[in-house]
Amino acid sequence: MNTQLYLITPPRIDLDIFADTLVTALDSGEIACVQLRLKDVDDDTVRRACEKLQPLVQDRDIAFVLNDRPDLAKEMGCDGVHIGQDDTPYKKAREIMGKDAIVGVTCHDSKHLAMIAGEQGADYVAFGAFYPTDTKQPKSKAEPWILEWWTTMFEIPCVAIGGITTDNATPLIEAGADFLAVCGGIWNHPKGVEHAVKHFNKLCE
Ligand SMILES: Cc1ncc(COP(=O)(O)OP(=O)(O)O)c(N)n1
Ligand SMILES: Cc1nc(C(=O)O)sc1CCOP(=O)(O)O
Ligand SMILES: [Mg+2]
Repeated sequence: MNTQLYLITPPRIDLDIFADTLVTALDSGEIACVQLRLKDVDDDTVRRACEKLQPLVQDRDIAFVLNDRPDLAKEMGCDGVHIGQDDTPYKKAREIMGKDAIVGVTCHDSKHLAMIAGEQGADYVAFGAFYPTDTKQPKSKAEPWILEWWTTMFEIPCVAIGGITTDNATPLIEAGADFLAVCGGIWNHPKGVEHAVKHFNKLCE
């Protein structure tokens, strides 16, 4: 399977404007997953964003994953949740989401964390940050070899994240990333989101 594109929303959005931008991205090429990642907003803001964005994504047969909050992900009918090492523990998140939902886990640059997540039943493990990013202050710096190591050893998909752009994605694709999780590299692409999606798709061919 080729590397697939996993979109991460900006941490703050104007919902109506972003919904249009998201549709443009979704209709520009192949996208496997969209993660709603809003930061420092209240629960109703997350609910409203789910109500508006989730149908746009799911109607196109693309997975809609919520960051951080298995409780809200379950309530809103999301396809999955992404949890970090300081979020709801995996076991609890799985209990809330049920066995068929996607539960992805941040593993930073750690083989150990990834093996634990894999053993626990994570649907994917995420490594990062591969490159400098303005989206957040990453806790770790990952190198492409960890993707190569993971894919050689395990069947569970791995996600590469952190500062990924059309200019720097190739080493991660070559190292075997199953997914590239991208925020700024899509929404802030100088030539626009349509060009960005098409270019990422081309790199992943
Ligand atoms: C696909 C993916 N990978 C990693 C993260 C980071 O999660 P976390 O470490 O919990 O940090 P925040 O995103 O919550 O700031 C992610 N969201 N998605
Ligand atoms: C949300 C997130 N998690 C990271 C990690 O290293 O775990 S890096 C990151 C930011 C992703 O946004 P961008 O594509 O703009 O860098
Ligand atoms: Mg988190």
